[in-house]
Amino acid sequence: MIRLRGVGKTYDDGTVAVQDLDLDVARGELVCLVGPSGCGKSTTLKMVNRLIEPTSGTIEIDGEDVTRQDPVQLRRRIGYVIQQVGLFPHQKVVDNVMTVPTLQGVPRAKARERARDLLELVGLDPARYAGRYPHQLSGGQQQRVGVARALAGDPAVLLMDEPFGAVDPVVRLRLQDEFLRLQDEVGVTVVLVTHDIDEAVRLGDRVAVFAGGGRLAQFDTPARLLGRPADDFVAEFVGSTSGLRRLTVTPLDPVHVEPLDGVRAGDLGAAVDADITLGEALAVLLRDDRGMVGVRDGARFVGVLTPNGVHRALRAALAEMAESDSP
Ligand SMILES: Nc1ncnc2c1ncn2[C@@H]1O[C@H](COP(=O)(O)OP(=O)(O)OP(=O)(O)O)[C@@H](O)[C@H]1O
Repeated sequence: MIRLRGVGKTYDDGTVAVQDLDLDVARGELVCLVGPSGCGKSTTLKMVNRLIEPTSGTIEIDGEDVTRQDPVQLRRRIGYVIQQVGLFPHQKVVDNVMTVPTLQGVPRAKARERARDLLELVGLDPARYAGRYPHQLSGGQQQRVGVARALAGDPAVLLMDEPFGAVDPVVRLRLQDEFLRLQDEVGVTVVLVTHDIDEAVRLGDRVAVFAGGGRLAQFDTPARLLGRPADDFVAEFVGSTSGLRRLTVTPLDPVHVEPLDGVRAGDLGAAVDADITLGEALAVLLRDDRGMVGVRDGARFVGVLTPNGVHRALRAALAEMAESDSP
């Protein structure tokens, strides 16, 4: 869906923000760009919708070279969400969301209807919020309106620059979850910039780790990034807690579920679904504090998971990864 080849950006003052970047994003994929401050993430994103022109290389969307397209038309086909949200302060929420469809010539009544549907989709009751002005919303609600507005033009591609950066950690987690569900439902292709490696591995189908000067250090699935960092820079960037992060991307393997033999119903406490990640299972284990949780397959208990089971499962996942890597 998006293809960058040999893309570079040197600013007028000689700053090399991005160099020789190749990157492919598949249709419907969510790719996170992550890296330390100033490594060229935002510059890369803005080259895709031509807010910044590359100094070398080519960028294609759906097989078309973006530099051959009218930038204004291009930007109407690409949703763009930024941290500061950028809602029009003197327009009601519904009018903010209607901006692009109206520019595209969609009749107002239809655009309004669509805007209300989108507000619903991002979890804002239109009856309550459509008529408000942006300053009458919380930061998280404004962010949701920003997402609704970006989706209003039915974009094939959604670019997001630190979209959840301005809200507190609890709201951020909720917005991330909601966004994952939404993206699944809408199926839009997303490129999301973040400096937060936890956010990147949580959201990304694949994660591009940038080093300084827009050099792509590794482009991989979260599991491989955490399990097999390509070099010292990536290893350090994903950090000493990468084992813990690994938990959040490793599914529970039934092999590590222990049989119910000898377990009394009263010992079970909370239950988790068999298709959960180890991270989620561990969170329930810690919260419940009984040393084991029941594992359910539908309505049926299939066994129990203990902290030891989680540990074994994590070690097995790492070993499996190492094995699949050897020639
Ligand atoms: N207009 C500009 N003129 C000159 N240099 C610039 C310009 N815009 C950005 N840069 C430089 O280009 C480099 C990459 O900037 P960019 O904003 O792409 O980084 P980033 O990875 O998004 O950083 P952050 O996480 O801090 O937002 C930085 O060194 C920055 O100072």
